[in-house]
Amino acid sequence: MATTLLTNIAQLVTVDAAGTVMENAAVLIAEDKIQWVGAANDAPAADTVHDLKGKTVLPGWVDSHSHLIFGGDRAEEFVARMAGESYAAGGIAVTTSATRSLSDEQLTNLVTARRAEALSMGTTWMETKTGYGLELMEETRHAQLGRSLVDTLTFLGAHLVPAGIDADEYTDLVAGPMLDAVAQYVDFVDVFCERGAFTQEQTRRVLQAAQEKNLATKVHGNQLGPGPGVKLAVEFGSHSVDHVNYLEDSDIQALAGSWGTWDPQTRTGQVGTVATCLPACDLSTRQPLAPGRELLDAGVPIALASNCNPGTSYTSNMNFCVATAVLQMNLSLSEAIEAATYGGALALGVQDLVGSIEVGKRADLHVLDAPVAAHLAYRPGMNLTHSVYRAGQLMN
Ligand SMILES: N=CN[C@@H](CCC(=O)O)C(=O)O
Ligand SMILES: [Zn+2]
Repeated sequence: MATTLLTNIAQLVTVDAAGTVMENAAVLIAEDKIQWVGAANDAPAADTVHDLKGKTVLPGWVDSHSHLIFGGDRAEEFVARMAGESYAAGGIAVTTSATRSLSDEQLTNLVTARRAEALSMGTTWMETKTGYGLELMEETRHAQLGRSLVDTLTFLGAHLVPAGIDADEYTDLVAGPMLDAVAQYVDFVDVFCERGAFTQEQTRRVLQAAQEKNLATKVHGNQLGPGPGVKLAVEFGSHSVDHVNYLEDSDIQALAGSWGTWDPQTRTGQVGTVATCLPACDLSTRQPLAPGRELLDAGVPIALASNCNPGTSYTSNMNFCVATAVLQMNLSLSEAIEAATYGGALALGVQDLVGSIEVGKRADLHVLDAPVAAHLAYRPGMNLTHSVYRAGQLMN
């Protein structure tokens, strides 16, 4: 078995359950897995040695929320927003028309380039969603094409009710024939439960249909105002509810309750619903930042994700999301790193495979050109990513 040793790591942030941070550390990779973690002085021999000369190593980012399958951009809408317009779900239709006009090859090339861009900035596991097709053939095309381009794929036929169709009729299409057509390609089913998108009852119908097919679920909820999204996600045992900008105490309690038997010290027990915060989106839509601090204080595991999409968050830079969470959401650096790695993995149900640097996990490693991880927030906006290993392979 081919082995590679990464050594002379000034700071190794493992994101294991104990939050172990080591100085002068080394990591041994065997094929695609982590085989050994410890002090550089005790490191075993390896076929290849990479001397990191005092850099920092973190787990690769797990970006658990993005919408990469799109054509065109919405710079004009963004500029209007910066001049005072508010964000509304209707903008999704602009992207839907731009996307429908692209060939399979054009769309594949765009998604591939976006995935590569994220990888170059440390994202080793990435989720993306359909949701700019909004009719049966087009949603199916996006699901087919997206399947091999990302790590986790989510069906978001319930993103917007297209013009000219009755909302209930469209919901039936999503929960019926559309879901039947995409089910074989996707890992999750998601619904945008919001004013201007899908109501509580319509959301429930789609989640119910997903559950009947044994598909895991997610909800876009409480983004533009208080609403039923969080409680529905908890009720249906969704892996995550995403955005969570407008929460009432009862929403936070419902989320905390879903983690009642989970022990964060050992990471055992039943997983509940992760609250996924999307700080780049909150800045770009001028919404209040999601209350990540309050959620953590209430015992709710959170994820940080990019929400890369052309409407509300045209960035896949997780370093930026982590820096914003520290600077603006009052998370500590280690809380923010955990949310962007292990938290994202929990939100996608892949926490046994990725999200921390532990023996047996996939060797997904993010090397920072910095002596300590604190530089992520201390030097915001700087290009700190030195190199990225995905499944044991050096990617750049
Ligand atoms: N909120 C709903 N969906 C996307 C935005 C989609 C768009 O505006 O194109 C989001 O997660 O922010
Ligand atoms: Zn989204």
